[in-house]
Amino acid sequence: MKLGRLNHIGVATPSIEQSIAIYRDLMGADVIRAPFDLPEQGVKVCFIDTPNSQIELIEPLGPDSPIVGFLAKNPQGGQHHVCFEVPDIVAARAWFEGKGARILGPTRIGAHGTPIFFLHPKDMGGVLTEIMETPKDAH
Ligand SMILES: C[C@@H](C(=O)O)C(=O)SCCNC(=O)CCNC(=O)[C@H](O)C(C)(C)COP(=O)(O)OP(=O)(O)OC[C@H]1O[C@@H](n2cnc3c(N)ncnc32)[C@H](O)[C@@H]1OP(=O)(O)O
Ligand SMILES: [Co+2]
Repeated sequence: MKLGRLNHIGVATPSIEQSIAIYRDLMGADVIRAPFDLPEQGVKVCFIDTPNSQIELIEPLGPDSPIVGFLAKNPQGGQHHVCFEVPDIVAARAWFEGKGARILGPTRIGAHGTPIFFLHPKDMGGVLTEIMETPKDAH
């Protein structure tokens, strides 16, 4: 497999509204998508477009959210994951399984409407890594 495009950087936050204010007022972000709930992933999501990628703000959606533990350790929030695109999610999953990398849970539909899965940070030099199938109409 070949390393693909960086789709987004996930940033966990206790408050999407507060984080939007930072990116808008301090960083000059002008394309801030409307926040939406993603119950399948247990998070509320807001995309902020940059010229070459996106910041994905994620806020817990309920007490069982996968980011509750991270926010307990980092109450202010922080950089949570990076996400790379692949052309074929089934082939990518088989590739990582073949390499012995730990995959966290089943393949699910992510915030861009395409299938995603996560690689354990302990197999990625400490970086939680999301693998995402490229949307059909992208790029
Ligand atoms: C919307 C969607 C999309 O883009 O489409 C998304 O991105 S949803 C994004 C949210 N969804 C996910 O993150 C799903 C996948 N994540 C998970 O399964 C979990 O969050 C884990 C990564 C397994 C962590 O789980 P949990 O916090 O309960 O476990 P834990 O505290 O025991 O952590 C186990 C070890 O991993 C480390 N660890 C935990 N979270 C980490 C992170 N974000 N980056 C790097 N390391 C991390 C901890 O410090 C700990 O290391 P030590 O043992 O050394 O102390
Ligand atoms: Co993500």
